[in-house]
Amino acid sequence: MTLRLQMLGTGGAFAKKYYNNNGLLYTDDFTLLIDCGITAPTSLHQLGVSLTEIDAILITHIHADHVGGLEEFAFRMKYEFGRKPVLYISEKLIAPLWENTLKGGMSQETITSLEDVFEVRALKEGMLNQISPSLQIEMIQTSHIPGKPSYSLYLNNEIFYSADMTFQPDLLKELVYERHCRKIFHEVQLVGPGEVHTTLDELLSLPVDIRSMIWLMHYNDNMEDFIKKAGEMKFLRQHEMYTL
Ligand SMILES: O=c1ccn([C@@H]2O[C@@H]3COP(=O)(O)O[C@H]3[C@H]2O)c(=O)[nH]1
Ligand SMILES: [Zn+2]
Ligand SMILES: [Zn+2]
Repeated sequence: MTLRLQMLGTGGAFAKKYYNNNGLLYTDDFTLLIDCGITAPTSLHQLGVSLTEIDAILITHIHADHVGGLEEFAFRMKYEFGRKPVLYISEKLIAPLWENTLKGGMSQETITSLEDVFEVRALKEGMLNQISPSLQIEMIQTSHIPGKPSYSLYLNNEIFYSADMTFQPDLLKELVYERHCRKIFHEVQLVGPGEVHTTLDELLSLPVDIRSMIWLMHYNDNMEDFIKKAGEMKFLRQHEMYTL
């Protein structure tokens, strides 16, 4: 089964040109929105994709560039379409997403929990979660903000989607050399120390066979200045459709 990926945005948290790093993952019969940041509703509007065409949303972690569009998504589904969106989320993030992010804006007499506005499906870590007949996702907890759970995705046992993470070269090597990974979508911080992200310099330290399967995402607005430096690694482009 061929997967396709179309990013609603490819920018870092504060990028303005390329929007938040959120993507539509398509199989022949299923559309999954990976993360739903502040700019996701605008980007979907620009692409002419209706909220009702999205079969489910999956959240990697709780930062506004990944969850900031959920309130609009859920309210519009409820009041415009009378439906609850399906929400795939690690069991560890269910309570924080409601208590710390959505409750303030969404709670009212008829809405008192995440389950009132989403069809919540808890994802377990380190095992295959069947999302649709031809899409399996393993949630891999990776390092991002100390003490704050954040997940990368392993799609159909062959494609790695980092979401936000610090550099974990051993994980990347294990996936490629032991787990048949053939494509990597990796976040990148183009300048400065990584701290909570992975720098371009760190990715450049990987062996060339791994670098040549990397597509860079979650970058700053000055991305064009780094195309040459990135070498074999390619930059993923907002709104383009990629066959994986
Ligand atoms: O300890 C911290 C926590 C956060 N931040 C910034 O806030 C942003 C939140 O979204 P993000 O994870 O895409 O990127 C993060 C960084 O830009 C940081 O630099 N250090
Ligand atoms: Zn982010
Ligand atoms: Zn983040």
